[in-house]
Amino acid sequence: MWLALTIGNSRLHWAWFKGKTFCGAWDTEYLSAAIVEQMNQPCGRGKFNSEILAASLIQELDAVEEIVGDGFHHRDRPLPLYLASVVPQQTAIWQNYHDVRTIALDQIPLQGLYPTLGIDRALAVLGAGEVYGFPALVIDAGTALTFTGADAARRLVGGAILPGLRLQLQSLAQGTAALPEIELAGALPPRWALNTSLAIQSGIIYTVLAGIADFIDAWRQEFPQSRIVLTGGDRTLLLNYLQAVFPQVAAKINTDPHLIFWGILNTPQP
Ligand SMILES: Nc1ncnc2c1ncn2[C@@H]1O[C@H](COP(=O)(O)OP(=O)(O)O)[C@@H](O)[C@H]1O
Ligand SMILES: CC(C)(COP(=O)(O)O)[C@@H](O)C(=O)NCCC(=O)O
Ligand SMILES: [K+]
Repeated sequence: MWLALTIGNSRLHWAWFKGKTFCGAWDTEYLSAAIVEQMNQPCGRGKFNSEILAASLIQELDAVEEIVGDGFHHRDRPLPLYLASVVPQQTAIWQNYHDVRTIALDQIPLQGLYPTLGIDRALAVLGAGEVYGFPALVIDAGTALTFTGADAARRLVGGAILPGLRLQLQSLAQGTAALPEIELAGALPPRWALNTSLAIQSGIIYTVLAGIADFIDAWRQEFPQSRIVLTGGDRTLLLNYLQAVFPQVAAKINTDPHLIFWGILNTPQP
């Protein structure tokens, strides 16, 4: 039994496996160094429940119940934790976990990776290629919105990075005097908005959708048979918008929340 932890710029993404079998996944907020230290102690279900679960740090109780019969331990040994992080401060906290195995770019079986490429992007495009086939284009709608493509020879073709949906909303609110921080409701706004909230929504949604459609179009000109996989916390919201505005584009896209975990499964370690 082992755990995978991927650390994004907004939160933690967890999965647990028995051998090669995926058993479940959940997201949590960042955890403190004190909690990590607590995970090193075999503590028994009661203590774990009261101090960690009851603090609502871990949201998928069903999955976690089975893992934590004896804390984050299995037969007196801490569960191996495969870590992929793009947040150095959080990486540092998790180095104190007793059996942490940090995944680095040189362990990713893809060609042409550049040294500062995010490990999440490398793992996601590896996972997409392994599950759906190469060539593959990953669109990760996370804190940042990223495009990452690899060809049939498993070589990184390249990609692009822009602010994710929430970050675009936050930056407008933080960088202006009059714009409020709003949330996207899920309903498509009118293109020509007549109030501030809808104008922000229109601007962000229609430009992001047009940008995604254009990147997909450009990718498909080079790789007509390529799979395109959408992942990240905003994947469902974005797919719904895409279906409404660019239905032919949306029809070509798969969504999968677990691409990074499929990538971890296909690195040499587990
Ligand atoms: N509980 C949540 N916390 C943070 N972001 C969330 C949450 N639920 C949905 N989201 C959406 O998910 C996006 C972040 O995606 P995610 O893939 O979780 O980020 P990362 O992997 O970069 O930490 C945000 O833009 C936000 O709109
Ligand atoms: C682009 C990212 C910030 C995306 O992070 P996320 O949205 O998953 O939190 C991350 O992959 C990163 O820090 N990349 C390093 C630069 C690069 O990939 O070129
Ligand atoms: K991401």
